[in-house]
Amino acid sequence: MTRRISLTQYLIEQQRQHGHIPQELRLLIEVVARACKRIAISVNKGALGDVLGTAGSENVQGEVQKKLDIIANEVLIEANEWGGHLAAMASEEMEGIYLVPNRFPQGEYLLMFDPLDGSSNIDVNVSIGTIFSVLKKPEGSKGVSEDDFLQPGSAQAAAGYCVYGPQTTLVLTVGDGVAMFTLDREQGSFVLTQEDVKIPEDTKEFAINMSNMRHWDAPVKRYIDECLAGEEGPRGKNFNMRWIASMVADVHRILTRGGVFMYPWDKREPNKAGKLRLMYEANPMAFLVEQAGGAATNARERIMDLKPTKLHERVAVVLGSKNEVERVTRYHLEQAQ
Ligand SMILES: O=P(O)(O)OC[C@H]1O[C@](O)(COP(=O)(O)O)[C@@H](O)[C@@H]1O
Ligand SMILES: [Mg+2]
Ligand SMILES: [Mg+2]
Repeated sequence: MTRRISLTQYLIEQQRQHGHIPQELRLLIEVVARACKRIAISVNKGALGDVLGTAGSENVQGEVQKKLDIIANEVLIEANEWGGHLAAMASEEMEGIYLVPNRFPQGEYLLMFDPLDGSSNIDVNVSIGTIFSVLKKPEGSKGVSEDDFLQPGSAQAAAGYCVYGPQTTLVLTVGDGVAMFTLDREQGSFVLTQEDVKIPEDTKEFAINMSNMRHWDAPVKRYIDECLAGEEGPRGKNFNMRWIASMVADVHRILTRGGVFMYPWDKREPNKAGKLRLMYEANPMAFLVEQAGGAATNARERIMDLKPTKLHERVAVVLGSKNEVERVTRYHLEQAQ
């Protein structure tokens, strides 16, 4: 049975007993968790809080911003800027990096986030979330620049997400496995509800937006065709399909019961590597998935080995149950030969 300890207690254990995290990182994660609680309150108010609908603006990627995209971004910035643990932040919703103002103490860490993931699901009351990733500022670098953020995912000090669904659940890794914390609304605290999360190596469930099928590359089509062929096909088993269109919710399902998630490159916009963002979505999710025994590639290479070239870089994503991710990746590599 999982020990019912709070996020704070869990992090203190990680700091004291296992020596995995310095105090600064522990405090930073606690601030992010507090911000997620505030975002959860706004999400739960819905129409009563006037938080639904569009804000009438666009972000740097030309996507229409929802009111909650902006609220969640502001909550994360306000909560984190005065804590003293950070040097700068970067967000899917902001064009450049956000330097911690001089009037606040300066820290060593860099925080990246997708403040509100699954924006298209806000107004229809389907699970959405916040994704975050923590890097250490490179040693010796004076001030902070965008270049300091361009570190591979393997350099992440911590990563996680909070899913706002029927329950509000925070999922975290500091490089020592994956732990899940459920928000106890009466107590106002996140309580450990699962430790040592593991993704089964095999699965019979895939997640992909099937409406893009005609635009897929041949290896993706081959993989999905084989799944759809079921017991009579080469895989010899029937597959189920799920697509929530909130990456947090799809990844949460995979961490809970296995599966493979794919947002591959496709022919709609051939010059874009994919739809999802490397720094705010793919890297933190890849860190979590690998820490749970799964795998994450861009269909050819390990996501966490990729060296980012820009803040808002996009990437193809295949992640989840190890054997399925390896299969999809192998199909792509065979095609390249
Ligand atoms: O609508 P599509 O093309 O299926 O895309 C769904 C994907 O887009 C995303 O919503 C992108 O996230 P944002 O809402 O943060 O832009 C992912 O969470 C999800 O996996
Ligand atoms: Mg997103
Ligand atoms: Mg978003």
